[in-house]
Amino acid sequence: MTADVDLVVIGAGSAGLTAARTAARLDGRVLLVERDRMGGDCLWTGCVPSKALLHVAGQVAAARRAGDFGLTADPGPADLARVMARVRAAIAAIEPHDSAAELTALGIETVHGDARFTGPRTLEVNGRRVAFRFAIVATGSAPALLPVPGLAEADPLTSDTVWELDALPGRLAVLGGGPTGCELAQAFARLGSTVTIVEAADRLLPREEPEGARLLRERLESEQVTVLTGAPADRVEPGLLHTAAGTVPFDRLLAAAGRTPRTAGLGLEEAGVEVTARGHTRVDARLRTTNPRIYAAGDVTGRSASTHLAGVQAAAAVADALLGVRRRIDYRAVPSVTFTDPEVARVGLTGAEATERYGARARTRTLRHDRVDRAVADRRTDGFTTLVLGPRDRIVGATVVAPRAGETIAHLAAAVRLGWTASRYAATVHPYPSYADGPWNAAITEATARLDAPVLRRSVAALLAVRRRTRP
Ligand SMILES: Cc1cc2nc3c(=O)[nH]c(=O)nc-3n(C[C@H](O)[C@H](O)[C@H](O)COP(=O)(O)OP(=O)(O)OC[C@H]3O[C@@H](n4cnc5c(N)ncnc54)[C@H](O)[C@@H]3O)c2cc1C
Ligand SMILES: NC(=O)c1ccc[n+]([C@@H]2O[C@H](COP(=O)([O-])OP(=O)(O)OC[C@H]3O[C@@H](n4cnc5c(N)ncnc54)[C@H](O)[C@@H]3O)[C@@H](O)[C@H]2O)c1
Repeated sequence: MTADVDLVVIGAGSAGLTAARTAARLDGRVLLVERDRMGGDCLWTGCVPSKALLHVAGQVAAARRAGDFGLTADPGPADLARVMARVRAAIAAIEPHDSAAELTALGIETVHGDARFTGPRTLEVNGRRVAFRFAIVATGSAPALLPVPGLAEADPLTSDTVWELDALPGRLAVLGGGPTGCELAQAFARLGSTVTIVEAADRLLPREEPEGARLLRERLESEQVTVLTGAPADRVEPGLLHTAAGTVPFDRLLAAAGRTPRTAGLGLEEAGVEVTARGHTRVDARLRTTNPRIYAAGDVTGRSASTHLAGVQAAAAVADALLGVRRRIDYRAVPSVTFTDPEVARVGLTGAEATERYGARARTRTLRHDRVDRAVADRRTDGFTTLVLGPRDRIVGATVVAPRAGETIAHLAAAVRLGWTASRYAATVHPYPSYADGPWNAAITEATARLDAPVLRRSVAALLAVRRRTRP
C-alpha cells in the first residue's frame, strides 16, 4: 500500500500542533485533522482564558486591598461581560499562530473534520480515505461528567462553557478542588461571586504538598471562599448541592471534578489501538500505541495533563516515528503549576512520595518565605519552598508556594533533571531580591547545615588552626 502522507495528526491542540510543526520541519508530508477549533483546549478553554481571567481577577483583588497601602478604591463586583471581552482578546492575539493559514505556510495540510480510523494504516475524514505511514492520536480530554444524581439536570458549567457567561453568578458552587476548580473558584470570588468549593478528598490539590494546599485554602478563605473538603457530592436538587459535609445553595454550579479522554468514535478498535480501563490510549515509553504505526501524545495518553508536556511528548513521538530517533522523556522533572494566588508549583516528588520511594534516605528542607526579603517587601510571606532530597542528597522534588512560583520552579526542574545536590544548586548565583531566593536560600541552608557534620567541623577546625599558625 502506498501511503498518502508520512504522518497524519488527529487533533490540533497542544500536542497535535507541535507534532505537525515538528514533522513539517523534518520535511515530512503531514496532514492535520481538527474537528473543532485550531488550538485545542489550551487556547480556547484552558490555559489561555483561565490565565487571562486570573490576571483580571488579580487586578480587582489588588484594588480591593488598596486600603492596605493608604489608597481608597472599591471596584465593586466586576462587569463580567467586559472581563470576558478581555479574555477573548487574549485568545484572539494568540489564535493566528495556531491557525490553518499559519500551518499551511509551513507546508502542513489541514483539514476540518472528524477523523476515524478504518484500519491499521488508514483513516477517513469527510469521506476522504487517507493511507498513512504513521499517525498520532492527539485528541485530548474533555471535562468529566460525574454520575451524581441531578447533576446533569442542573445544567452545570464546565471549563468548556464557563467562558460564555456574561454575568457573574451570585452564588457559584465549584465541584472539585483540583487545579481547574481552585483557579476558577479564586477568579470568580475575586470578581465578586460568592464561591463554595466542594472537594471529595480531605484537602484541596490532593496531588500537592499538604502544606501548599493548606496555605492556598487559608488564602481562599481569607477571600471569602467557603471550602468544604471530605465532601464528595451526593446529589443535586435545583439550587442545592448535597455533599457528605453539608448542603451548598447555588445559582450556578461549575463541574471541575476531572477529565475524560476523547477516544470514543475514533475507530481505535479497527486500528488495533487498545485503550486502558479509564479510556486513555495505552502507550509504551516511546508513546507507541498497541499499533506501532500509531502514536499518541497529550491528555489522551493519561501521561500528560499540561501543554508543556503534551508538546514534549508530541515532538518525541514524531522523531521516533519519522527518524527512528528515540528521545527519552524525563517524567521525573516535569513541573506543574496551579496558577492561583499564591501559585502552587511543584516538580518531581513530594516529601511523602520520596519517603515512600526512598525510605530513610529521603529528607525535606523547607524555608518559609518570611525569610525571603522580596516576599517581606511585597507583604507576601504566606509562602514556602520545600526541597525534597533523595539518595546521595540529590534534589528529587521541590514545591514552591508564592507569587510567581511558576517561574521559580523552572530552575528547580533543571536541578531535578540534572540530578543536582542542594550544594550544587546553591553554587548558582540567584538575583536578589527575588522569589527565587526561596529555593536558593533553602539550598544554601541545606548545604551549610552539612558543614555541621562532626567530621567536617573537625576538618574546618584543623584547617583554621593551620592557617592561624602559617598566617599568624
Ligand atoms: C481550565 C483549564 C486550565 C488549564 N491551564 C493550564 C495551564 O495553565 N498550563 C498547562 O500547561 N495546562 C493547562 N491546562 C491543561 C491543558 O489545557 C491540556 O493539558 C492541553 O490542552 C492538552 O492538549 P492536547 O493536545 O492533549 O489536547 P487538546 O488541547 O484538547 O486538543 C485536542 C484536539 O483534538 C480535537 N479532536 C478530538 N477528537 C477528534 C477527532 N476525532 N477528529 C479531529 N479532531 C479531534 C479536539 O477538537 C481538540 O481541538 C488547563 C486545562 C484546563 C481545563
Ligand atoms: N495550571 C494548570 O496547569 C492546570 C489547570 C487546570 C487543569 N490542569 C490539568 O488538567 C487536569 C485536570 O484538572 P482538574 O482540576 O480538572 O481535575 P483533577 O482530577 O485534577 O481534580 C478534580 C478534583 O475533583 C475532585 N472530585 C472528584 N469527584 C468528586 C466528587 N464527586 N465530589 C467532589 N469532588 C470530587 C477530586 O478529588 C479532585 O481533587 C489535571 O491533571 C491538571 O493538572 C492544569
